[in-house]
Amino acid sequence: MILKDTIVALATASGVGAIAVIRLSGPDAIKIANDCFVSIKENKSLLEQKSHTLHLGHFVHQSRIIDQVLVSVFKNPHSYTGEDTIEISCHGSLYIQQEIIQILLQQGARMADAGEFTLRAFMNGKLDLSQAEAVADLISSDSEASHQVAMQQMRGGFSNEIQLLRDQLINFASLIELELDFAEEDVEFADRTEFKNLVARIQLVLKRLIDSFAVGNVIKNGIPVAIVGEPNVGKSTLLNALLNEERAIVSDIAGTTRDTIEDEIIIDGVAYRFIDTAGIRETKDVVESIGIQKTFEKITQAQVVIYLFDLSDTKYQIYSIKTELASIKNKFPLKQLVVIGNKADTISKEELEKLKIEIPELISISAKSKLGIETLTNELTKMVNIGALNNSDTIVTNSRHYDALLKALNEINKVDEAIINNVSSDLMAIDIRETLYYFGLITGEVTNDDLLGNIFANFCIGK
Ligand SMILES: Nc1nc2c(c(=O)[nH]1)N(C=O)[C@@H](CNc1ccc(C(=O)N[C@@H](CCC(=O)O)C(=O)O)cc1)CN2
Ligand SMILES: Nc1nc2c(ncn2[C@@H]2O[C@H](COP(=O)(O)OP(=O)(O)OP(=O)(O)O)[C@@H](O)[C@H]2O)c(=O)[nH]1
Ligand SMILES: [K+]
Ligand SMILES: [Mg+2]
Repeated sequence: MILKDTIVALATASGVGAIAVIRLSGPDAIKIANDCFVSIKENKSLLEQKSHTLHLGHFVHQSRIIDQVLVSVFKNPHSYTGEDTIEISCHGSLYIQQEIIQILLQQGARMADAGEFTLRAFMNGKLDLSQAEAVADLISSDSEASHQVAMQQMRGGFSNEIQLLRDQLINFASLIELELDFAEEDVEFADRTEFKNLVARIQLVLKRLIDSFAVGNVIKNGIPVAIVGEPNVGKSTLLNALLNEERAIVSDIAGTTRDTIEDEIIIDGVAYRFIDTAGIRETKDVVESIGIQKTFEKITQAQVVIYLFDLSDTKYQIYSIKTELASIKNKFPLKQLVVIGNKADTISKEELEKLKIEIPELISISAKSKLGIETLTNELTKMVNIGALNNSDTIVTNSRHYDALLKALNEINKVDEAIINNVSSDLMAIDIRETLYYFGLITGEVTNDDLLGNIFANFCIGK
């Protein structure tokens, strides 16, 4: 890939703000900026400035002053992209931002593609692929946990772990490949015991990383929690209470919620996605029954199911609640289930105590008066216990990495078998190379334009 052109983009959020930052990167960045820059101090050329310096002046085009600006100079290779980079901090008017970008385009820059600054940083060896991907995760992180995992990955925790294994394995691969050159002499350059230990270590690390994806997924995407139960038990009221806003329509008409409603909140640093569903009952209403169908789909996708019933419902019997709970557990054995009796404001303490003997896991709340909500959220925190996230823990959050790790494990397992069965070096070498290939996919040592295109297309413009 040739990186000869100079790219430009707005680095800050599009819209009006106090200050906006426009970034230029590429061989002509400094010259292009200098052509539009008139320093406050006389005769100061940006071309002659040191890297990491800041300059006050006017952005001028054809003797028209567009704005007073601050310009930062970064000289290659000492910049985020590794190229010459200019940042122009202007006033945050939409007009000014657009004018400056238009003028820079006229002066020979080209509009950057999504993620192109980070792509260049990757191409110039400023960060590896998994670190570049973490930049996108960091920008979209919305909870303490997702922030921490992205930060750890961006700082290279994951890459270092993979890189270390890769280097050790390459070492053995070359020894084993050397044996091929001496095939007739039946020599072993690679100590088989040592090699077996390394393979075992790689298997262990890969398994741990693969297992961490379950947690990683939860951290990145939030934990889906479906709120289910019969019509009118107060599911939508509970959703509103959890979100602390009137998100869903509440009414005393059974069958109010037809389509599922979802929203996210952070509890103790972890994101939860609550899903309010249509109440489950027999119905002839076509729209309602589609909603109920959707409820079952949502239960399938959820990690936690909150089963809600109405404590005030005189017709309910402990027996029927227990039957329904048993049926949910039977249908969805892997889901974590929280049993909630709602409308606790309508029954006496004595009645409630009696009920709790029958259903020991019962949590009673009043969604309408927002009582007991914290007991519920505490229960969720206990359930999903993603453990105290350790700063140094590597957690895989990216399905591309997960995929590559699974394939690497599969290959290294073959190497393991080959050692056990005393398979010839040439065959073993093939499996080792395959393992190395999948390691390389993660860090970006092995790559292709399609892969890069896919990854960076998901970035925002200006990153
Ligand atoms: N204004 C601004 N803020 C920003 C960025 C940026 O590009 N511009 N970043 C972009 O995402 C992040 C910071 N990342 C950066 C990473 C490296 C370098 C850099 O200049 N590195 C040089 C020299 C370091 C030094 O000597 O101090 C280098 O790597 O050689 C700059 C920003 C977040 N904040
Ligand atoms: N007394 C009392 N009433 C409640 C409580 N929670 C909800 N309600 C009432 O119960 C009725 C039904 O509430 P919704 O939240 O619409 O119930 P739902 O389960 O979403 O109902 P559908 O969407 O129709 O399945 C409304 O009139 C609410 O005001 C509560 O804690 N106490
Ligand atoms: K209702
Ligand atoms: Mg509802």
